[in-house]
Amino acid sequence: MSSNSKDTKPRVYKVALRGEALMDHPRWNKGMGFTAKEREDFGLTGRLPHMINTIDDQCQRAFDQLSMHESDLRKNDFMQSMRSQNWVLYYALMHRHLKELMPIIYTPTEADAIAQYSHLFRRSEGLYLSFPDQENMEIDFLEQVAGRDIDLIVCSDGEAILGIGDQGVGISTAKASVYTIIGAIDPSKTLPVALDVGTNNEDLLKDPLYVGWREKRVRGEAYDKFIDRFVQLVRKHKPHSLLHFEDFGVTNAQTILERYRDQHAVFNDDVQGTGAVTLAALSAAIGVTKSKLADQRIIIFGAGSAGLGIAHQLRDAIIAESVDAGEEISREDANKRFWLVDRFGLVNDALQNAGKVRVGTEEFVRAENWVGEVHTNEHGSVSLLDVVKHVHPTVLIGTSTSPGTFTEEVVRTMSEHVERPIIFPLSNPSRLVEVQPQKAFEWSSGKALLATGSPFADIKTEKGKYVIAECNNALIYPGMGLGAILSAGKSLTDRMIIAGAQRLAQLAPCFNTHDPSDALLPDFGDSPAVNFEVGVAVCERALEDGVAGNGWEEWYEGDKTLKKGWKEEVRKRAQERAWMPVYGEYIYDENGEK
Ligand SMILES: NC(=O)c1ccc[n+]([C@@H]2O[C@H](COP(=O)([O-])OP(=O)(O)OC[C@H]3O[C@@H](n4cnc5c(N)ncnc54)[C@H](O)[C@@H]3O)[C@@H](O)[C@H]2O)c1
Ligand SMILES: O=C(O)C[C@H](O)C(=O)O
Ligand SMILES: [Mg+2]
Repeated sequence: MSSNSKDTKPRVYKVALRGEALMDHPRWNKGMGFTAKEREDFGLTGRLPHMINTIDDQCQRAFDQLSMHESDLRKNDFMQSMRSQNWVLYYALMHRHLKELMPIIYTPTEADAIAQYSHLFRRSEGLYLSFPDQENMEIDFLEQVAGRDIDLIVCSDGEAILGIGDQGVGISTAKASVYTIIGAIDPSKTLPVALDVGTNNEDLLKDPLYVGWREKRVRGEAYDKFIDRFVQLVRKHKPHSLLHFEDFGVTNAQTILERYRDQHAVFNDDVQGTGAVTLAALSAAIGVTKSKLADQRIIIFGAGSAGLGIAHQLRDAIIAESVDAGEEISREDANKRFWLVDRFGLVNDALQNAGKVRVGTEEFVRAENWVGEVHTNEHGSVSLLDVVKHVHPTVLIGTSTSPGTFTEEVVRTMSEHVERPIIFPLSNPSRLVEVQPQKAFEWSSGKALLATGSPFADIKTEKGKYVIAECNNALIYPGMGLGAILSAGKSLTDRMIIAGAQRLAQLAPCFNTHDPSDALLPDFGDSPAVNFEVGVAVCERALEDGVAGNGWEEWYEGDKTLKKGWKEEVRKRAQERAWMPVYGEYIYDENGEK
């Protein structure tokens, strides 16, 4: 697998900052890593102890300091603080301890850090756009982006953070830094944005230290106009950037995606990223069961942003697979492979008549009620267990935020009817998982094929171990972003997303060996190299489909045919673009960068 991690040549920068201003800027700061010449040229000699450290020395010192903190939340806080002081050191440390530190800076610890955001707050990062200050939005936006080359904007309105609900301001910085850690996107070209439209979280509203706008969430037209103002600014000033939406409430997530997807390159991670990574894991799992996507009976438990995103992605893949096989399945028929179960039970016509079916789920409403044969749940409608009993699903996916809902009876019943039950409890953080993987393994007598949303330890088995794949959108979205940026197209199309998911699946250990004890997805430790490949695949598809933008025209002969060597060119551009955490060489220049 080609990796982007070999290119570690130091770059030369002309820098206009001196002294404290240089050391205070996380992009430029090198701490004890400034060379003797830089110390002289930039007025740093008296500001630093005598020794000069290598980045390895600095990583060692930082890691030792990190290890002194006992709780994961304190470690997260330490890492956050390091990121606001020295980017190269932060990312170099992440590269060296990727697997160990991802759960610290990202899921599951990030959930606690976001819940505590106002209390852990020290220094702002990125852009904060608040509803009451919207008249100033363009000025605030330009203050941060004018003259900057921005590839990627990650925004959130904080309404549905992971599985922990409305948290006001907070997630976009962690999500943006994962683009750099895994996708090698230059952090100076990313912008995290908190869109503060208030919060309905009573605890936050009552908290005297809450840092966001202390009002109830703005809804309806006023909300739409605020979001539109922001999106139009992005389109006007950064037309070639990718705009990533994270953790919006389910209705807004779908609406915003549909509204803007033909106008700008937009990406909703919870919908599309989750759909793509789940498709990849499922493709590997059905390699073990030696079946086709179209043969599956799929229950999705929790029909919100993630659940619906998965349903759409898998449905589209079923149709695409059938077209390739020359036996086209209609959209209506493909929808019949799915049973959605939400808070009120099976999404069926009885629920629809009672007005309890969410917009976006209509296509999947089932006619069957199995009246008389079923136990109803506490809402008087068909429960998950009864759907399992009647449908005999091959696949059970959890995106419900409701822990423990894949009970022993659910797993055992599912296992009675299929040889290899495919069970993906994807809710984050770990404490919200629908079933502990160890339990699902036991209750299925070791037959279940498992993937979870947060990291879980391997399961010890008689033969060795069973590896639990981490099916988290972070395993694919950095590559999706890289591919979209590389292709410079006006949109990130469904076909580009499917190409990325297919490449991810091909890189899963289990996809090639068909050995069920191998993981259904690549290891997070390999995610930088894996996402490089995903990025290449996404960009290749954009070129093949003629939707790539600026800079690719010269690679077409006539209208459609690509010139020889185009694939090598995609890889070359991806490699050249990769940002690596190594210090550059600085030359003082009063007209240089700041
Ligand atoms: N693994 C990943 O990559 C990934 C990606 C996105 C989301 N997620 C996780 O998935 C979960 C859902 O996220 P989301 O953004 O879709 O949230 P969401 O709020 O949009 O959706 C949750 C859905 O679950 C339903 N629900 C709640 N309690 C239920 C219950 N007891 N039974 C059945 N349904 C119930 C809700 O009505 C809602 O429709 C979160 O825990 C999130 O962290 C994981
Ligand atoms: O952020 C994550 O860990 C994955 C996902 O986007 C989620 O909302 O849970
Ligand atoms: Mg999310």
